[in-house]
Amino acid sequence: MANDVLDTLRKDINEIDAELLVLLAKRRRISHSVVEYKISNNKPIRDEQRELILLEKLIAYGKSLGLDSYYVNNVFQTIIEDSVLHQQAMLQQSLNPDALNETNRVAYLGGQGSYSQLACHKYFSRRAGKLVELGCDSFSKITHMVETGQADYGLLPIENTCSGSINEVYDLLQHAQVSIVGELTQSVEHCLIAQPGVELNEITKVFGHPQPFAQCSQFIQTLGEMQLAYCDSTSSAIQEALKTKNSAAIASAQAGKNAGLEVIKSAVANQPDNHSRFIVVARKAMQVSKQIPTKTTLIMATAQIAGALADALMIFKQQKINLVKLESRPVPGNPWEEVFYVDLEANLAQNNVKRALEELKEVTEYVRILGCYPSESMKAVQVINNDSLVEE
Ligand SMILES: C=C(O[C@@H]1C=C(C(=O)O)C=C[C@H]1O)C(=O)O
Repeated sequence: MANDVLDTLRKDINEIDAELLVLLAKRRRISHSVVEYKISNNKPIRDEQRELILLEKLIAYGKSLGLDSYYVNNVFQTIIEDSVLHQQAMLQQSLNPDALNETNRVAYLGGQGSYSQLACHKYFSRRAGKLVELGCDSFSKITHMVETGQADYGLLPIENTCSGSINEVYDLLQHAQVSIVGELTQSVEHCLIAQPGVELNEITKVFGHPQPFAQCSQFIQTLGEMQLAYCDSTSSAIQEALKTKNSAAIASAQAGKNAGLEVIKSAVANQPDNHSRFIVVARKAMQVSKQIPTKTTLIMATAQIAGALADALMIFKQQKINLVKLESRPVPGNPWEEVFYVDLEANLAQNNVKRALEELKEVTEYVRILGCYPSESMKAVQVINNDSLVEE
């Protein structure tokens, strides 16, 4: 194919992509108007029935145009997720006008290229206010910045699909004077990156944060005698890899590219589907609309007697509250004593949740609400079992 033919075809693709963007922006504007209607009419933000009908229709129409169902389904699940999360953010901002800042000063781990920075951009891109980034070198610095008013928000990774709960963050939440006001999930695609042209066999030292090392433990084992150097963030690991040719870092491909590094090996995490869940903390708690799927996180200590934890958990069952995560951590200074962190699908404004908390006080030694916040772990509606998704 002559070059000019390829150029013409690519020009056509560029034009179509630009048109798609114009339409996506138009769809988002309409979705913003829908939220205004939902606010005035007290309707839930998410309408799964409408999503299902929409997806089924689109899949059928896509088929008639020669597009396969999985493709249409994936594209529109992404579009709908964006629409719902934007609506949630708008509703939350209208409900908490005090929290509307001209600037959002956000403390997070690392700097340029850290996964926390990606998560920070993702979360605040949906919110009004100019983002002011405050990169920190430790998790405790992040909560300290929020507690002392040097930052409006802090962003902390709390769990990862490969390495599990991030204990350091859980422990910090025991005493930090902050409230959880949001959450988000960020995909984490670890790569081994180094200076351009360097081959894997030339690398003698790999830099990384302990979390990525844990999430890539199987790949690290294949490196044999390789020297591992722990850094306080992925951004510092990148800085180290920039210093010498024989060094590499575990980071995202994009972060490496921004720093002028190249990917030696991609997809080095233990599981291909690697995601981290982050929490957003602020000094003051926020109100969450009942129109939004909500989570409440609390910390509790039960007596050291048989059945004490079971009694506490039974309350959630009786009040029909879904428990989505239970984590236990030791109490510093009190050997063999544990505190429990509980994530509930619950809003503090609901009467059954208020009742559960009252009853919980009776059967536990200590309870504290860490936060009530909009859930952003959005479960996609399942058209997958529908016949329309099965290709004939
Ligand atoms: C836009 C709406 O809000 C949400 C987003 C949808 C979408 O983007 O298509 C569909 C249903 C709702 O979950 C709506 O209710 O129509």
